[in-house]
Amino acid sequence: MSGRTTALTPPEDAVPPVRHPDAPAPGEPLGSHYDQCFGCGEEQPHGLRLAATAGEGVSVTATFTVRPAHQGAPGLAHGGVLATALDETLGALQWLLRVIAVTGRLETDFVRPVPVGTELHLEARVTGVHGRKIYSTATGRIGGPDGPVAVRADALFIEVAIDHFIDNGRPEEINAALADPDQVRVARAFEVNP
Ligand SMILES: CCCCCCCC/C=C\CCCCCCCC(=O)SCCNC(=O)CCNC(=O)[C@H](O)C(C)(C)COP(=O)(O)OP(=O)(O)OC[C@H]1O[C@@H](n2cnc3c(N)ncnc32)[C@H](O)[C@@H]1OP(=O)(O)O
Repeated sequence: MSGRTTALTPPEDAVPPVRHPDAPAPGEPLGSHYDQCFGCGEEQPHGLRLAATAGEGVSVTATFTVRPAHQGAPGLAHGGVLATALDETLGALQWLLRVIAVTGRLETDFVRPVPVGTELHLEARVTGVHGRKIYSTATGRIGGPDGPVAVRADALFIEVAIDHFIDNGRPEEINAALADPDQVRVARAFEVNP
């Protein structure tokens, strides 16, 4: 046994998240962290093309329109696709903390079915930080920011160094990303010295 807790609420000695002084201003579009990302990449033909915007504090908003390719049941979004949209929105919080992190744990509540054609309005915020562990929560609402909640998630992201991607990714994509000046800029912007 690892002794690892599966709780997704920050422990008592967690600290409140701190918005990085160079974080994008509230209302600023965050853009994609990688053009081939299934969640947000503009060059990914199969992806969700989720577009996120910086919010106040350590929060983001995002929208995602459910297309026919995202169905599970006839006319309804697949649950895994909705979990991806939540995961990607939660991942975008890294722009505000200016750290690189990956999802360690993601717990999703599916509250309402989400029909094809729906514009899903997502909101995510960091609830606490404990060492490398970043606790966060997100909701997805149907039709608008005040629409009915369709999905919810709580997550634990774990801060990693850029080597996490270089050591574990396929050389083809890593080399292509390194050759893309935009991607290198993103990686440098995030660079951490653990
Ligand atoms: C050169 C090219 C340029 C590229 C530029 C790229 C820029 C990229 C920018 C931004 C990327 C954003 C991407 C967003 C996309 C959406 C987010 C995703 O879908 S990410 C993909 C899915 N997730 C994974 O693939 C993780 C796979 N898992 C792992 O790699 C490891 O398990 C990892 C890193 C998560 C942890 O491994 P450890 O060895 O580093 O650390 P340990 O010691 O195991 O954990 C640290 C602490 O966290 C807790 N922890 C870890 N996993 C946990 C879990 N599942 N549940 C509860 N606690 C957990 C542990 O108990 C420990 O806690 P205690 O410090 O002891 O208190």
